[in-house]
Amino acid sequence: MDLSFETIPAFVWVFITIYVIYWINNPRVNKNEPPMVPYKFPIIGHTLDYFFNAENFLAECRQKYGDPFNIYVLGQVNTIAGNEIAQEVYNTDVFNLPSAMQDIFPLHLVLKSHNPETIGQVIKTVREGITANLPLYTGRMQKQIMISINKEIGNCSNPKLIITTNENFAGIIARPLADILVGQEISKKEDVVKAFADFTKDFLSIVAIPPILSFIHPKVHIQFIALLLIFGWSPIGKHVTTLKKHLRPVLEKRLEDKKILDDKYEPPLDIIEYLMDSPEYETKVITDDYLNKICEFLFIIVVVSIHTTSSHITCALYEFAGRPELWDDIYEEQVRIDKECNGELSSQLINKMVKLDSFVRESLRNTIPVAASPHRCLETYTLKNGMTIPKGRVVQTYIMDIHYNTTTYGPEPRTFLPYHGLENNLSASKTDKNYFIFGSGRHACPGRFFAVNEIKVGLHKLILNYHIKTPSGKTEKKVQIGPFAFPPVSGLIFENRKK
Ligand code: HEM
Repeated sequence: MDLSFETIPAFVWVFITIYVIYWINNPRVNKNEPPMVPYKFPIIGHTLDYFFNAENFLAECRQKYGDPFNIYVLGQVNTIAGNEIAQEVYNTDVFNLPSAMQDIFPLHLVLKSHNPETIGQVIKTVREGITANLPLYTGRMQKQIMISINKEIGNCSNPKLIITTNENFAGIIARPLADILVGQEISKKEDVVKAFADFTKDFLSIVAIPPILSFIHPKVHIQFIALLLIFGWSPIGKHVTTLKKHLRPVLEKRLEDKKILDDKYEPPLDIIEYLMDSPEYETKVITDDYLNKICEFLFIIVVVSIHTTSSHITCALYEFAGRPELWDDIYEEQVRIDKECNGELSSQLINKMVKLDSFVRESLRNTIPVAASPHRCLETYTLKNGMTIPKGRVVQTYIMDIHYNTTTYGPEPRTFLPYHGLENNLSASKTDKNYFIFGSGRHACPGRFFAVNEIKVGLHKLILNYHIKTPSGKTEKKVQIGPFAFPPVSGLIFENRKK
C-alpha cells in the first residue's frame, strides 16, 4: 500500500472513529454489579473468547468469579447467569427475553406484526389452540409423521446412509404442524410443507451476517439489515407468497360456508379456524391485508416451533443410534405400546412411553448451547445476593452450568444418563431449576408438550421401523459454532427391521 501525504486524513478518521467507539462503549461497571472479567484489548474485549472458545472460557470465568459475572462482548457488557442466578432471572418480570432477542434475531424486520402484543396472542394460541387439544391431534400427528418418514427415509431393505442435516427432519416436523396450523386440506400441498420446513433456515441467513456493526451499537447492526431488506433482499418472501396463495381460497370458502350453514357449520379443528373465531382476527371478507396478518402470525409460530423441534429430534436420533446398549430396552417398550394400540397411538399411550420419554429428556439436557436465551433487564434490579443489574443490561443464560451441575447430575455430569428422568419422576417436558431447555417460570415454552409428543411419536415410529446406527458405530460429536450447538452431520444408517 502507498503511504502518501493524502492518506493521512483517512488514518486520522479511522483513529477518531475507533476512539469514539471505544469512548461510547467503554464498559462502566458499577461497584455493586457482578464482577467484570478482565480483558486485554479495548473494544474487542472477550468477543473472540466468547465466539471461538465459549465452553472453556466461561468455565474458567465461573470458577474464578462465581455466579454471576460480567463479560464484554461485541462492545456490550453481558451478565452471565448460571445455576444459582438464572432461576431468579427467569422468575422476575423485569428480565425480558423478546426485548433482548430483537438484537440478535430480528424477526420483526421481516414479519412486521412481530411485536409484544402479537407474541402474547401467539402464546395464548399455542396454549388454547394446540396444547389444550393435544389428545385430539394425536391421530393426525401420527399420520403426518408417517407420511414424512416414508417420503424422506422410505424403504431401506439395504442399509441406507441418510445425511440428516437439519433440513431432513424439519420436513418430518413441519408436516404435522402444518396440519394443525392450516388444516388438513392445505397441509397436503407439498410447497406449503416446504415453506414451513425452510422458513427458519432462510430467515437464519439474516442472523448469519457477522455483527461487526454491533461493536458500535446492536441497533446499528439491525439498521444495516433493515437497509438490505429495503433494497430488495427478501429471504423469506417466497414462503409468505406460497402460504397466501393456498390460504385465500380456503378462508373464503370457510366464510361462505359459515354464512350459508349458520348453526350447522362444523368448524374444522385447526389454528386458522381458532384465529377466525377470535375477536382480533374476526372478519367478513378476506382482504390482502388480512391474509398478510394471518400469514405473519402463522410464520411466527413456525419460527418458534419447527427448527427447535427438528434439531432436537435429529440430535435424539443420533444419541440413540450411537448407543447400542440402549437399543433393545427402548425398542421393546415401543413394540409393547405398538401392540397395545395396534399402531394407532393415543395421548395416554404416548404418556406410557416412559423409557423413551426419559431418553428424550436426557438427549434434550445434552443438546445445549454453552449460553443462550438472553434476557434484557428493563429496570435496575437488585438480585437476592445483593448484586445490582443495571437497566438495559443483557443477561445470558449459562445453560451448560445449569445442565452440567454436579449436585444434580453427579460428579461426571456430562455422562449420558438415559433413565435419570424416569428414576426421578421428571418427564421430558417438565421444567425445573436444573433443566432449562424450555426456559423456566411463567414464560416457559408453551409448546413444550406438543414438541415432546412430536419427538416421541417420531422416534417411536422410526425405532419400530428401522435399525438405526451411526457410521462410526459410536456417538457422533455435535457441531459447535460459537456458543451454539447443532446436530452432527455424519449421517445415519437406516435399515428396515424384519417384521
Ligand atoms: C424442542 C423444541 C422446543 C424448544 C427447545 C423450545 C424452547 C423454548 C424456550 C427456551 C423458550 C423461552 C422460554 C423462557 O423465556 O423461559 C421458548 C418460548 C416459546 N416457545 Fe418454545 N421450544 C420448543 C418448541 C416449541 C413449539 C413446538 C412451540 C409451538 C407450538 C413453541 C412455542 C413457543 C412460544 C410461543 C414461546 C414464547 C413464550 C413466551 O415468551 O412467554 N415452542 N421455547
